[in-house]
Amino acid sequence: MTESSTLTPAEQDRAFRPDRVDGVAWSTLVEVLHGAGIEAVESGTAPRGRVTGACLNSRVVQPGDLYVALPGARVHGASFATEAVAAGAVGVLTDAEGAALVAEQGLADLAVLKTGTPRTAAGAAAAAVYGEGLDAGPRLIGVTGTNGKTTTSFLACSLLEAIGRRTGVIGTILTRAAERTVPSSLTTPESTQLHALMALMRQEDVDTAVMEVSSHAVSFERIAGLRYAVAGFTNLTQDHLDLHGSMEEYFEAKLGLFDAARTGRAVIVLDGGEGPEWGVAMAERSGAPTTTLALGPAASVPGALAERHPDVVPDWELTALTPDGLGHRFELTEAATGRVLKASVGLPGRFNAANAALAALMVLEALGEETFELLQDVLDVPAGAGPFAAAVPGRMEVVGREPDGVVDFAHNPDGMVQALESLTQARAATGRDGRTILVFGATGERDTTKRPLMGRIAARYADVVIVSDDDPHGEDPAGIRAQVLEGVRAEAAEQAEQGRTVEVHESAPRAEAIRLAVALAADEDSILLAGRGHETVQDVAGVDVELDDRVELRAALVDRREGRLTDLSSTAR
Ligand SMILES: CC(=O)N[C@H]1[C@@H](OP(=O)(O)OP(=O)(O)OC[C@H]2O[C@@H](n3ccc(=O)[nH]c3=O)[C@H](O)[C@@H]2O)O[C@H](CO)[C@@H](O)[C@@H]1O[C@H](C)C(=O)N[C@@H](C)C(=O)N[C@H](CCC(=O)O)C(=O)O
Ligand SMILES: Nc1ncnc2c1ncn2[C@@H]1O[C@H](COP(=O)(O)OP(=O)(O)OP(=O)(O)O)[C@@H](O)[C@H]1O
Repeated sequence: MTESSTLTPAEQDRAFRPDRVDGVAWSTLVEVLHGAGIEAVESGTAPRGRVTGACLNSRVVQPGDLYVALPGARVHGASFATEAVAAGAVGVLTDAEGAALVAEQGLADLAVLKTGTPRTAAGAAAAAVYGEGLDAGPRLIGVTGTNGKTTTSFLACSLLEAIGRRTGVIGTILTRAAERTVPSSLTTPESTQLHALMALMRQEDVDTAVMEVSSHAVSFERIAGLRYAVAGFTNLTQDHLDLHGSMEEYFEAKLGLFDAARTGRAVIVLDGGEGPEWGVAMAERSGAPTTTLALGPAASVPGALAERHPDVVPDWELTALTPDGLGHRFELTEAATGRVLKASVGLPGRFNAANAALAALMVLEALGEETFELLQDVLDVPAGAGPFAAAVPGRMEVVGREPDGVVDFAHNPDGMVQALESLTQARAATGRDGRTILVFGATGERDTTKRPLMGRIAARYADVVIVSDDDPHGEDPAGIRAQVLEGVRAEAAEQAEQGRTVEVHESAPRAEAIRLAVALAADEDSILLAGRGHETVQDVAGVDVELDDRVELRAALVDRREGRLTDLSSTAR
């Protein structure tokens, strides 16, 4: 899920590219592919001009482009060769089926490169068109894992900037080359766009870039032709099984990032997610030199690593995890040397200490030992200060205090548990006896089995549950709420039997639900708005409705302070 961009796909693709591309001659492109061991058979007439761009969507072709025509789930890209040529494509890179489709369109003169590995070839070709080869820079740090990619990459970027680096970032929320920002459309863009971005980063003098690497990106070879200085792994929990089929295949896809040919080093969290199984396996199977990190108290199953894998000795351990404000202080201790990196993170949730620890180690590994003291200097500060105090848009983003108001992207059962528990922990740490007030809803036209499940979690971990809307898409919002409420009410009834009262409301539209949450809150309470994070547009029956949880919450908190929030319970049903 990404913030909707106002740019058309063509404008977006253009925005990824540098201002000027020298490009390559067709013959050089062919040589580069052969040099990379990619078999590519030429046909047609080589274009006279240079190839000055590359893309794999006919709708975004710019004059001078190589059009990479890939087979898809619905259609073969080569079916659009005529459109691509009309838009200015000077040649096509495709597979055998694609070459036949091009021929069928009567484009006999068109320069075609036919290969059995078009996705690998696309990366190598785009690298040649946009750049000066694999090691041209910027230095790349990649982050993969089911949860925490966006947060970890933002924290790593913030740390890099604190030590004077000029950074770039590629991910779900935004894509940035120093000061130039482009809204994201995918977590990891297509390979042709990534190589254009590398050139844009070089143009903007970025020395280190951090990017999120989704499992889709590895499976579809979007990262072909890129080389990482360091690749990091957060955790693996159930997700995306529609693409990967099983957890094992999902794991294998992520493992692809930790190949020695792809990354110089790996930093792997051993006990993130639901236990140490996947992290330990990732470290064992990683082909690159690997640094391991054990979360200990910040793991969602603390102690499980030592219990289940007593033979595994982590290189670094996260220790001394102590609450500080809404965030935490922690230490990273290196087993081999005993040296310690003290740090603090402002984002609530123990899992954010894990994200911060991974970010710190990735930066250390990417920049080298000589940066250790520098990192020590900038990280050893209270949780409200320093590079890890940085807010990550819509990720446990603290919008107000007393009552604490937090906006989070948690949109699956595990994410809800983590986010809700972290607020209870933060109150306990400061000796406050408040309640957790939750506003959430389920997305329409997506996994319906999640709805009652998330409802149950809501009533188990929150004291006041306000069921509202997320993105209903084409579904009836009231129907979605009813399914969520089924779980909430069933769990609330069970909780009541155990003597715990859960207050349940239904309120829509969401902005109204947010005002209700704030109206119900006492100073010592915490409010969590879950599910939408950084998103600013709600899709209701195909209509884009402006809605930013952070803006609504901030406004409601101001109104509360200034006595403008009257009793809103009448708006709730
Ligand atoms: C489900 C999925 O991943 N689909 C990917 C797949 O598309 P597809 O096989 O359906 O493509 P298709 O529609 O059959 O078209 C085949 C080819 O023809 C081209 N085409 C098609 C129509 C046209 O008019 N002109 C044209 O050139 C297409 O660009 C494509 O290359 O192959 C395409 C490239 O070859 C990908 O761009 C596309 O990702 C789409 C955009 C997508 O939304 N993917 C999501 C699920 C994704 O990648 N998400 C992850 C994050 C996941 C997470 O962590 O939450 C991400 O990294 O963003
Ligand atoms: N290390 C972690 N372990 C478990 N849950 C996490 C972790 N980090 C973040 N989360 C939860 O997952 C949500 C998404 O976090 P984040 O955006 O950083 O992850 P992501 O991998 O980029 O996910 P997505 O691809 O869905 O954007 C957060 O809002 C939070 O609730």
